[in-house]
Amino acid sequence: MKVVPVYEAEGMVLCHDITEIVPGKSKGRAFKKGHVVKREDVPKLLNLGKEHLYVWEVNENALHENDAAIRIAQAAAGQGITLTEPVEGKVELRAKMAGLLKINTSALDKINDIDEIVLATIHSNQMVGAGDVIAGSRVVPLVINTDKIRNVEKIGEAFFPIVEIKPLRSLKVGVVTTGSEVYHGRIQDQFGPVIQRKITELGSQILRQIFSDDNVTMISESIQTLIKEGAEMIITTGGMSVDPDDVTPVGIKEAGGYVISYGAPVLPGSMFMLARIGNIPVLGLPGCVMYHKTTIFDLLVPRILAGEEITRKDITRLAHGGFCFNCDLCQYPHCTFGKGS
Ligand SMILES: Nc1nc2c(c(=O)[nH]1)N[C@H]1C(S)=C(S)[C@@H](COP(=O)(O)OP(=O)(O)OC[C@H]3O[C@@H](n4cnc5c(N)ncnc54)[C@H](O)[C@@H]3O)O[C@H]1N2
Ligand code: MOO
Repeated sequence: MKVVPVYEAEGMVLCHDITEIVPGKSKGRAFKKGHVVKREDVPKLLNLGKEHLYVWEVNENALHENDAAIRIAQAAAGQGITLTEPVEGKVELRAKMAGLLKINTSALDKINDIDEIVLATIHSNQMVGAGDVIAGSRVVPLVINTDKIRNVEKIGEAFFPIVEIKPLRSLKVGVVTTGSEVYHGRIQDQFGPVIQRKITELGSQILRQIFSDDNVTMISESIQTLIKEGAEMIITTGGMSVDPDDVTPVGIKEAGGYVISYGAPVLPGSMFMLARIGNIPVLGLPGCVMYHKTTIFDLLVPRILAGEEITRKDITRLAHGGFCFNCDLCQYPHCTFGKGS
């Protein structure tokens, strides 16, 4: 901080608010702390009796908070992100399009380990819509040492992108609905409509739904038929738990499924199976996915559609935050479900 004559203050940053009082009329802030003095401000400052000002000098070693916030946001933002103008030192990162939000959390951690740097985000691995605010950047002081911002930029380059929106692929999804009660028409299928709605909402399409008895060969042949017909993802419904008639996991294996995980530390969704036949993901969905509003389906299917190769570790990491509150009015994704990994 230093004192400068007002005539020499252009481009410098005010250290404090400057108040204007018009007797009997008004009292208020004429210039705000942090304001960058412009040439046209000089007459007004003189009228307020300010021939000298306390300023921070912005030079190559010191950056104003607004410029610093912009540079942090630019260093972090990858595809699908747009930046707002800085307001009171804060820049917001917004989604330009709908898609899956990905945050490199270890790089985010490194950025925030730099003293006086703030880059705060919402949780990774959730769907966001166009215009959603997903992160904000700022620095703590009004003027910051430029080296700190350069260090942020180095981390940004090394781990780019820190924050991005991944578009979802549109896949043809084949559905095998198992269960003798549905196959023999004793009850009406209620799983198909749930899958239809959720898959359509994510921008993919149902190729065909085949109904199968609780029979390993019939399940396996139904999966293979759908693959021959061009299915790019297979979903089986029901028959995933412990009854003697729950043979869907065996049917998936019989069809050539390489099992990545049977079981997931997610409730609802613990009896989930993820397998692969060649490049085709095969998802064994337990009955809870039909019943509960939000389940493992909502945590993993967007990631699969975004092209991620989900590993067993990705699934076991869901444990922390994998227990749903089961609220009367579901607020997902605005809750803790799926937010631990
Ligand atoms: N003793 C245990 N019981 C249960 C366990 C367990 O580990 N031990 N796991 C529970 C979990 S978790 C789930 S989820 C459920 C359901 O698992 P399944 O995938 O095996 O579901 P199903 O047995 O096939 O069906 C359960 C229920 O849902 C009805 N259903 C199934 N498909 C349809 C459909 N397409 N349309 C309409 N209704 C359908 C079915 O008729 C049954 O009523 O198991 C827990 N139990
Ligand atoms: O697979 Mo059940 O999945 O947890 O309610």
